[in-house]
This record gives sequence, C-alpha cells and structure tokens, in this order.
Amino acid sequence: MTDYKIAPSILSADFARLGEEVDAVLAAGADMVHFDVMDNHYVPNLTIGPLVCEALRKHGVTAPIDVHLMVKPVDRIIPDFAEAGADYITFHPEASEHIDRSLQLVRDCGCKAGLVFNPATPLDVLRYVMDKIDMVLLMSVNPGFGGQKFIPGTLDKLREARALIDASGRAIRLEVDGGVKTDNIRAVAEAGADTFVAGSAIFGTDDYQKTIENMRAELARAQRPGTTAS
Ligand SMILES: O=C(CO)[C@@H](O)[C@H](O)COP(=O)(O)O
Repeated sequence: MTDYKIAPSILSADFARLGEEVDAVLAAGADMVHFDVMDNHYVPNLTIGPLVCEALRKHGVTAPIDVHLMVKPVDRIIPDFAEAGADYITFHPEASEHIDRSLQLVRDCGCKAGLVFNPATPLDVLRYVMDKIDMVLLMSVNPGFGGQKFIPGTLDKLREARALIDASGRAIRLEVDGGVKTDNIRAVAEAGADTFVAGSAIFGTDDYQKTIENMRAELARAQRPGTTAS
C-alpha cells in the first residue's frame, strides 16, 4: 500500500500563532510541515527564512520540515536551512546555475534533496540527476501564493513523473503542491502523487483533524499501483 503523506503548507497558517498552528495541524494527523520560502525576486511574494524554521524546532516541532525554496539563487541559503532544522530542501531547477552542484550541496548538508517543477517547466533535467533526488515536487499552480486553483494538466505530468521515478528504482517521493483539496486529492493520488501539500484546504477550515481525516478517507479509495517511497 502506498505510504501517503499529508504536508500542510504553513503559508496559510496564522503567522501570529505559528507554533500553535503547527502543533495543531500535527496533532490533527499531518505527517510533515511544508515550509514555503519566497524571496520577492524568483516569485512575487516574500515569506519566511531559516530563523523561523529554527524557531519551530526550538518550539518543539519534531516532525519533518519540508522546505520549498522559491528563491534565486539557491546555494547561499541551503546551509542555513540545513542548520535551522530542515529535513527536505527542494528548489526550482531554473533558480540554480548548477543543478547537480546544488543538489549535492543539499545532501552534503545532511538533508534530503528535491527539484520543483512549475506547471510549464518540463521534467527533462530529472533523468540526469535522479541519483541525487529524494523528492520531486510538481507545482499544480504557479508559485507565489496560496489559495489558487489546481491546474488540471498537472495530472498528466504526475503520470509522467511517476513513470520516471518508478523506472529509476529509487525511493523518491512525488509531491504535489497547489489547489489540493479533499475533492481532488484522490485523482491526484491516482495520477501518481504520494505526498500532498495543502494550505488553504486545511488551515482555511475550523476542524483540521476532520479535514485531514476526510483527505485520508479519499486517499484510501485511490486506485493505483503501490510505491515504496518512505
Ligand atoms: O508553494 C505554494 C504556493 O507557491 C503552495 O505551498 C501554496 O501555499 C499551497 O497553497 P494552497 O493552494 O494549498 O492553498
């Protein structure tokens, strides 16, 4: 059976109560914390950096922190996030001059490494760096903001990414991010995703536990060959 993970995006949390919000969503059954880093340069928004990641660790968060870098360039900030307690660090190929080097830097810093593909970015580079990848993240919205609508073409791209991952024989997580809700999570899983970022769909509700339970119930109904990612 597929090991599905739900990763709430804290972009939609109440930042004035971030520690409590993260505690609440983890107590509600989330598997990891999705941490969106935006630089007002690579994307037109500005969010949080390593200090906030470190603060969550100091607050007592022990769950995996999945750092999605929407920054350019990426190399300077990678060691800071590793030091701050990140588990996964993912970045966009177009934000690095030397993709292989940046992936190696993430791994040398002791973190799991991943590449993020915008809706119109082809997956071509993946096959050259598969041995250095622990996660592939497909954006199902254009990056920069929460609360956008899922782009349907992502389903075909997920099938393409799933085939590449399965052919590699490696345990690589396939994450999807943007517009994921209870009513489409099953289709997203059936297309090949095993890790689901959801911001507004979780933090926008009053009952995080109920929402995550509903998502898991939909995932339990998903029909697709199992994967071995862990
Ligand atoms: O990285 C991003 C946006 O750039 C995402 O993580 C969003 O924050 C997801 O939010 P929802 O679409 O689930 O509200």
